[in-house]
Amino acid sequence: MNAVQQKVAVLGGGSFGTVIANIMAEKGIKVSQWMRDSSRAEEINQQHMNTRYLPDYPLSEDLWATSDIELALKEATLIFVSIPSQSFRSVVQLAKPFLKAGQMVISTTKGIEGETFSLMSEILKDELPAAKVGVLSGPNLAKEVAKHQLTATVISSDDEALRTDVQAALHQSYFRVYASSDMYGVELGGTLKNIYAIAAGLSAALGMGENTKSMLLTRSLAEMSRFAVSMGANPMTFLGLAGVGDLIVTCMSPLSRNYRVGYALGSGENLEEAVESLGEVAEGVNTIRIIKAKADELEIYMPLVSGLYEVVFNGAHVQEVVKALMMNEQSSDVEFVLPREAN
Ligand SMILES: NC(=O)c1ccc[n+]([C@@H]2O[C@H](COP(=O)([O-])OP(=O)(O)OC[C@H]3O[C@@H](n4cnc5c(N)ncnc54)[C@H](O)[C@@H]3O)[C@@H](O)[C@H]2O)c1
Ligand SMILES: O=P(O)(O)OC[C@H](O)CO
Repeated sequence: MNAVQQKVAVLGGGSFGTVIANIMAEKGIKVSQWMRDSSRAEEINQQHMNTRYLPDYPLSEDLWATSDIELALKEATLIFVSIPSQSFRSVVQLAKPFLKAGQMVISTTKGIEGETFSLMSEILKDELPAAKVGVLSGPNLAKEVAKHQLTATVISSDDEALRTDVQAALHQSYFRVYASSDMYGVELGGTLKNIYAIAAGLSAALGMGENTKSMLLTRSLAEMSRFAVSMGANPMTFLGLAGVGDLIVTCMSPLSRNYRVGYALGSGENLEEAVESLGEVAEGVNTIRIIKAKADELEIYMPLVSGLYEVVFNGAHVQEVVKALMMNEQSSDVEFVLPREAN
């Protein structure tokens, strides 16, 4: 089907759901965006604005929003789910009665379900066994996309038709969509980088230098790819937009909510205050806890996650944790070249 003939539904009324829906509405695709708040849907339909999440950005007059999920999903062939990980499964369950076999369902969510250690693609496969599943992830700060800053993302799926349909639906003069078949790696890249963005925000607030930032970013990449490879991902994925690309943007931009939580912690706020003052979802906070538990269980070496966990949840002093990290045993730079055990 030609991209403009598609009917697309986006589930989620937050910043990312809105920009994704808006990209497609701007190019003439019929899009319905579902959100639970009917007054916000009305605001999008009447004022063409989402003032709660994207206050400064006018939206396409062709973007249509509704709080009726059945209506939103009617005749949709492509469905994007842009709901924080903690509510992702419940929203998919709400949508389930209105979905048909063979529909393409794509997660844009960068988090893990704690109780089951499921990534969002796994929840989709679990809840919708007859759907074709994909994951959209990359360096995509919603506010920059809304501003039409030149941006690239990754669509990952085993299903080639899904990849090409999503590329066709989202491609714009300011938005490029690259393809991948390593769904697990792409999804883990987007999820894990949130942890290191908190560490980067914290180190920025403490005035750490450029050498330090570079070390932190590169060792974060080493740690996240080590974890992902242990879970079955392809290490090469971490060289792409969904790996190092997303790590860079999230660790360097104050537009990142995870970075902002880290910055607030480094400025003396406690976790509760930092999350409260943000007022939006910062997936990394829960992800630290979930990954720490999994790394302990599988004995995966993750010193940055362990150190950050101590600072964020156990009130450890950052300087003490940093000192311990620096005094750790010497190690290999790129362990896919020189294995850590061989050093
Ligand atoms: N904002 C970005 O720059 C960006 C970019 C790429 C990916 N993401 C990812 O997209 C996901 C969503 O993020 P966001 O930025 O849109 O979040 P957000 O905080 O801006 O909005 C979350 C939305 O989800 C809705 N929601 C929460 N629980 C719900 C429930 N039970 N039922 C119905 N709606 C519910 C909220 O009402 C809100 O509209 C996150 O996993 C995030 O990591 C965000
Ligand atoms: O605002 P954050 O920290 O959730 O990051 C947003 C996107 O994931 C950046 O790609």
